[in-house]
Amino acid sequence: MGELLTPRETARFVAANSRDVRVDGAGVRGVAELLLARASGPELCVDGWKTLHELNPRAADEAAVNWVFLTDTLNFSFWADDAERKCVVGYRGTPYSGYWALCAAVNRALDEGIPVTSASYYATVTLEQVRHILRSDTDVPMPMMEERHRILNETGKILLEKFDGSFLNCVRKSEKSAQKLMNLVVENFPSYRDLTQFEGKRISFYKRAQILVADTWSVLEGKGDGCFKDISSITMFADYRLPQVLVHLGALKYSDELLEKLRKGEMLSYGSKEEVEIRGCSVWCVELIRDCLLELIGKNGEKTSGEITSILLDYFLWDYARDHREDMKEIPFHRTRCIYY
Ligand SMILES: Nc1nc2c(c(CN[C@H]3C=C[C@H](O)[C@@H]3O)cn2[C@@H]2O[C@H](COP(=O)(O)O)[C@@H](O)[C@H]2O)c(=O)[nH]1
Repeated sequence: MGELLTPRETARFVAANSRDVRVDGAGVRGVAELLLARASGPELCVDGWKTLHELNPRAADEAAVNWVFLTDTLNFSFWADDAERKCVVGYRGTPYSGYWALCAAVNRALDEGIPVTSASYYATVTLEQVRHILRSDTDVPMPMMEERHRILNETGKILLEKFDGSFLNCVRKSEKSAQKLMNLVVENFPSYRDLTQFEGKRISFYKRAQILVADTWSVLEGKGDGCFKDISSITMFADYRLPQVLVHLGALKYSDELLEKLRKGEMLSYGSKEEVEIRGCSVWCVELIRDCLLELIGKNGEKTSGEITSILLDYFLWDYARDHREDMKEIPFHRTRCIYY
């Protein structure tokens, strides 16, 4: 079966061998032009992670790093079986759904004096306690509650055994290499092992490991322990929102058969050919958008607030998807129930 492809190599290989999904060159250029107008704005710079998102920690200390580790350990599968009935968490007067419902629930627990971001707590937290911490204001619970409980216990125990209970110790072992940190995470924490096979090759997406590296870089503001020299090697994170927005923006195209399946709400299993093609082509699409944007910036002599990376393009497109939920409702997102994204 050969060596395991990195996420970037995976994306290139899947895009070159995909049947039901393809990257559209004209659409890629259109998205790059959309982003060019914002190249020097707050969205395309590391500060945006805090200034644009009120639930993210303001601090850049060890507690903030452990907040990131806890949320990214649970950062998966928020989509509701019935879109009309979903989990909602109200926090400080604002209702949150999806990924933000998780962040709101974590902050609510901390306000209630529950040390939910401490490994010594979640290593032995019970299922009932997790249900309470992640409780919804509606009668629809956050999906995969049992899996979240199992993963919390597993991850907390490993963090205590191998990193003295703090993810900052794992970060420091990476010696400021994003790739080394990503690999440390997947080697030590089983729930982060987002890898499968495609056309005879062993491929990796590592979506939660990559977003964990990115969010660690962001919460540390790209400084000190978070000053990763190779941060630009991290790709876009292959979730279920980015493909939807890339199709909406015309940079990604689905075959009629696949679109029909998704419209009917058919589930795609993790690691299936169609699901891998959607994830792999999306990652490759953002790599090409970044290349095109950098070319446009070079030509226009546009000012930027820092290096334009796939991480920043991903954050922008993810936020864009949240802000344009209504405009995107004709474009189905793919439904895969798993713990990896
Ligand atoms: N590609 C990518 N996927 C991301 C994120 C985020 C949030 N992260 C940062 C962004 C802003 C904050 O600063 C966070 O730090 C969550 N997700 C994924 O989306 C899905 C949830 O979607 P919805 O059901 O609509 O909430 C689920 O698979 C979740 O894993 C991201 O940024 N990029």
